Amino acid sequence: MPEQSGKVQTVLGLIEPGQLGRTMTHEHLTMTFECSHVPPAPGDEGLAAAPIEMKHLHWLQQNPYSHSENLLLNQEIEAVKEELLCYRKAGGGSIVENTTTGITRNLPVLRKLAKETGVHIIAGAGYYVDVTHSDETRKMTVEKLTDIIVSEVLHGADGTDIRCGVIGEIGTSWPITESEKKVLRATAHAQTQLGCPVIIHPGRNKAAPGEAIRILQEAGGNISKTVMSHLDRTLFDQQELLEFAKMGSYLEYDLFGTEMLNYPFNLDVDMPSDSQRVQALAFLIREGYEDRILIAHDIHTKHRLTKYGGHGFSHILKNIVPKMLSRGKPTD
Ligand SMILES: CC(=O)NCCS(=O)(=O)O
Repeated sequence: MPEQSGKVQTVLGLIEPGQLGRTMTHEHLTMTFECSHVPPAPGDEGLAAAPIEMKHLHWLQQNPYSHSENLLLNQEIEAVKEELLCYRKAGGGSIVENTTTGITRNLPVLRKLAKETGVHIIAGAGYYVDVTHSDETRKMTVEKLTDIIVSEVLHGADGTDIRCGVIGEIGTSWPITESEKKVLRATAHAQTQLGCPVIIHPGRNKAAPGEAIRILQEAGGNISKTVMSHLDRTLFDQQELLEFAKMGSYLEYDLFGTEMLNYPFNLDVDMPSDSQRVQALAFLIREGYEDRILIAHDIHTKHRLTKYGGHGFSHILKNIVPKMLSRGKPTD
């Protein structure tokens, strides 16, 4: 891809890497997450159907996936625009928008937000997890899927001329389904043609990140230009984390701001606090992985926007970076 080579492809066109500024590598600005709805606990049906109000915020923070309206981030374009303006004021430059086919990618909205806020937005090509694959997607060959992903980057996606700049987030479940394996192989083939970065959403099991990387590797993917997302809810044991890090992908802690006692998608998971995330990063830095770490908030529901009492897109810049600086270098 000679035109794009060495550049960053945003929804408004190509920029130099030096223009990116501080970048959140895993966010959503508009999407729907109905595919992950969790039925409310008996007795909570009223809360789950009630409008979002201050008095319900704690319940919502603990049960974000049980409130149907909370899963419709696509209804909050104005609030997201305000947030992006604050993000710029806080020193933010760019956002990688990870919404792929299956969770309502909206490229015209991303282009509008980029124009109106000055934040560089990089859109994601490809497909989310199996439950969102259409019958048509399931029937496609790896070659057809590859062509579509390549076209989303080279020509534009969803019937528009707006081009994606990365592949992902590519969704995988646990165990990885046959349809997801095809998409992973197509992702690797598209990456070989394009040379662009890939972002993977792993299933909620400690074996999931390694298995996804193995499939990409076998299909010829460039692991050094691949991001493994959501490690903060997936890999907890330090030795297992180091084993995974050795495979060579970027290591992404992208759920900053999420504090939840019972993680409904895997009740065995103890979702870490932000302090624990910072400690995990300090560990990786001590082990020599400073250049392989990426961080973000992965905002994908309404309640995490400041409009609804959430932490917003500036939480890392305003709160996490000062916390890290107060801890000093891990070797100090
Ligand atoms: C949009 C998305 O996939 N976010 C990740 C949610 S999860 O609970 O960490 O899988």
